[in-house]
Amino acid sequence: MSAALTDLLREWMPHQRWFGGKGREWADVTEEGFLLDQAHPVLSVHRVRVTYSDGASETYLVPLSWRDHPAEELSSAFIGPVQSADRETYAYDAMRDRDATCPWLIHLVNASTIGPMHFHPAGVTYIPEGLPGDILSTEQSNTSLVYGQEAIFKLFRRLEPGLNPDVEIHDALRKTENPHIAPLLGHIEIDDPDPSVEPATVAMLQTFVPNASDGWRLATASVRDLYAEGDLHADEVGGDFAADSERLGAATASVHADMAKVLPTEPADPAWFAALAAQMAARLEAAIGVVGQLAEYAEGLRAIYAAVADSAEDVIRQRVHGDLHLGQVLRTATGWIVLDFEGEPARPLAARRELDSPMRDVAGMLRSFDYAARHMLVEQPEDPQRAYRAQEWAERNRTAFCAGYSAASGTEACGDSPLLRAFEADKAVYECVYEARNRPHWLIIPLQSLARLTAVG
Ligand SMILES: Nc1ncnc2c1ncn2[C@@H]1O[C@H](COP(=O)(O)OP(=O)(O)O)[C@@H](O)[C@H]1O
Ligand SMILES: O=P(O)(O)O[C@H]1O[C@H](CO)[C@@H](O[C@H]2O[C@H](CO)[C@@H](O)[C@H](O)[C@H]2O)[C@H](O)[C@H]1O
Repeated sequence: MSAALTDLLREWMPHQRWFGGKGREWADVTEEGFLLDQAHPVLSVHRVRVTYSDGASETYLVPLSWRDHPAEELSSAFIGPVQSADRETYAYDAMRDRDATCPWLIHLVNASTIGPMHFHPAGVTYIPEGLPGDILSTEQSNTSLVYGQEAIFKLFRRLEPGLNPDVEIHDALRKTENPHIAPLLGHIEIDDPDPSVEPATVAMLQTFVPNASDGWRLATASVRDLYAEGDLHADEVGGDFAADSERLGAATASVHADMAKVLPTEPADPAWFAALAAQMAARLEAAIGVVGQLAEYAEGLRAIYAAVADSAEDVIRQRVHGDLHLGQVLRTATGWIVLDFEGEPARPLAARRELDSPMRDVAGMLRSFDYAARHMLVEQPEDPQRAYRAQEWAERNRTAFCAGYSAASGTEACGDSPLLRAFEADKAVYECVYEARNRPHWLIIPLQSLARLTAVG
């Protein structure tokens, strides 16, 4: 079966949204399958190792469901026929096959071990094991299934050794009962074929937050209201977002405080500041290789980073979110929920688990206010009035977020800090690379921010 299956995967995987090796030439592919369920339909999980022609390799997790006859209602999930010793069977993308979604939860409830896969329920939690799961349409580098309005199952497609920070942080936060996170219900790991290598995290199950809107949608609705009334200020039009930004600042501070209680912390020393400045400078050099326009701001950016190397700020390092933005927070009827503690997807897992300043997350959210304010200007011709309004909206919400964060944390969160400025600049450099690769028409947003950041004294 395998030879034919690997041929099929070679055809199918490059077209999947979650596949990170698009455009790279495959030199080799191997797969190893494990049976998760034997009936209605058969469900198997495959560890697929792709080696590229440059010698690099990546390992992906591919769940497949199997039918004896083609299922017309599943045409969008169809992968192809596979010839086994005595017959032909039909392979489907199991994440899009509703009938194949129950075994994940059943195995979590039973704390099963299947081959190298270990299912870990999170303590005494309710797992809605009888419900089928529906794929979330916003599938990106991971694939999520929503079970009723009760639980959300996130499959981490690319396997990396080590506990995924999203699981690690949610697990640690369980004992804090923090109201601003969605509780962890369980997770799945897979042993590496090499016993000296740490297991990889396959998936996590989390409480689903019903009837919520994400922060990006709410913030951009507010900006739209403002643009519709070009001569009114942000506090004079409907849909002002500042009160929510303030609450979001307070929620972020509350999550940070609890992370510092249950996970390691350490005072920052001069060596840390120097290493951070060096990392930021190195990221800039690499980014210039991808986005040539960054060279124009390089001198100003190097000066911003140099100020960090000499910083004597009082910083307690701790675990942080790592990629906080408006798309990662949900507004419920009662407040904000922070999601997805995986960190920046482009960074290696070990780097994403390092202790850091919580100001990295504050900077991430400030960058997001900037994005929300300006993304609609990208489509518009030169419009000084709206550009002025955008600046006003970003500043108003930045001030409100910082006020909420400062009040809840008892610190002066967004004073004149070289560190915060450097985090904002570094995030904007990361965004330039992200936009160049994913949404080139939005590259102008972080580039213009860098022009402003480097223009200040
Ligand atoms: N616990 C949850 N409750 C409700 N919706 C959720 C939950 N977790 C994630 N989502 C929805 O799924 C989207 C993607 O989730 P996220 O954890 O950010 O995955 P990814 O790592 O693929 O970006 C979120 O933007 C949100 O809309
Ligand atoms: O949510 P992900 O972990 O996939 O984060 C990645 O994609 C984000 C885009 O969805 C990207 O965020 C950037 O665009 C946002 C608007 O779409 C904006 O609010 C953020 O401030 C901006 O950084 C994120 O950087 C990337 O890691």
